[in-house]
Amino acid sequence: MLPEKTDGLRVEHVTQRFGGLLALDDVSFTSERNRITGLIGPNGSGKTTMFNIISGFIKPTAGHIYANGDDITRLAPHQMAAHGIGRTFQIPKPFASMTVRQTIELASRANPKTGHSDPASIAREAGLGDKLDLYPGELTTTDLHSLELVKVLATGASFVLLDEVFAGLNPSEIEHVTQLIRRFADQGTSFLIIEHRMRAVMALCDHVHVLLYGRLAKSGTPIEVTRDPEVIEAYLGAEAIEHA
Ligand SMILES: Nc1ncnc2c1ncn2[C@@H]1O[C@H](COP(=O)(O)OP(=O)(O)OP(=O)(O)O)[C@@H](O)[C@H]1O
Repeated sequence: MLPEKTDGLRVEHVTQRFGGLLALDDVSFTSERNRITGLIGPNGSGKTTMFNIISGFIKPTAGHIYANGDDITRLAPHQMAAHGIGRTFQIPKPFASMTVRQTIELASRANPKTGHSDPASIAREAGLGDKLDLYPGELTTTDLHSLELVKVLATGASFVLLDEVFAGLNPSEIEHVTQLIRRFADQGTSFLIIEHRMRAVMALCDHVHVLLYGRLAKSGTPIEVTRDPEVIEAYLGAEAIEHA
């Protein structure tokens, strides 16, 4: 049966085997448009595998991915952009020999159909307005993370997968990137984020899906999932909740 045509991203009965290992086991969830959705779980629970499937790097053993109702499961990564899907990686990958301006202009040309017509304006919104002519080596850690986000948005992506954007950031840098994501979400960009820091998940996400051992264990608001006994037992631990 075909799923209902829904706005946003829909993961339907996705299973991924790597040889004898069941990395994802019949996982279904939705990530609605104009929302910030979290995908959390312990190491090895299948989060990165799910991101690789959604962004076309891996074809799942079974199941489907739908973007705004279109089946995108078998598309190659470069075809995902036409469906508005963009992705960041855990470690920012700036082009060392290109300025901020050159980087975002290149990203905006990656997909002529969707590319942002005024990429410098996104850079200005992200606080990089006075850094357009700087090279990555001249940027702060926060700027590099902001640039990573701007690069994806310049392609015209309306649905952005963020892979641990807060890794290695201090609290004030986390606050800056959080506000940036919020601002772009308020303007209509949807986000699906993998994040280990529960404090950031609580502050940022409207809705959260929890993977445990490749299985979808719980979906709900951040408060709901952090109160779930199975999630506490297998992932968070009582102490983590007290300090979240
Ligand atoms: N290409 C691969 N070949 C074989 N096994 C893999 C491959 N990719 C992932 N796995 C295995 O699949 C399981 C899920 O891994 P995955 O990286 O998706 O988890 P994760 O939740 O993202 O973990 P982390 O938080 O540590 O990044 C792990 O047991 C991992 O070793």
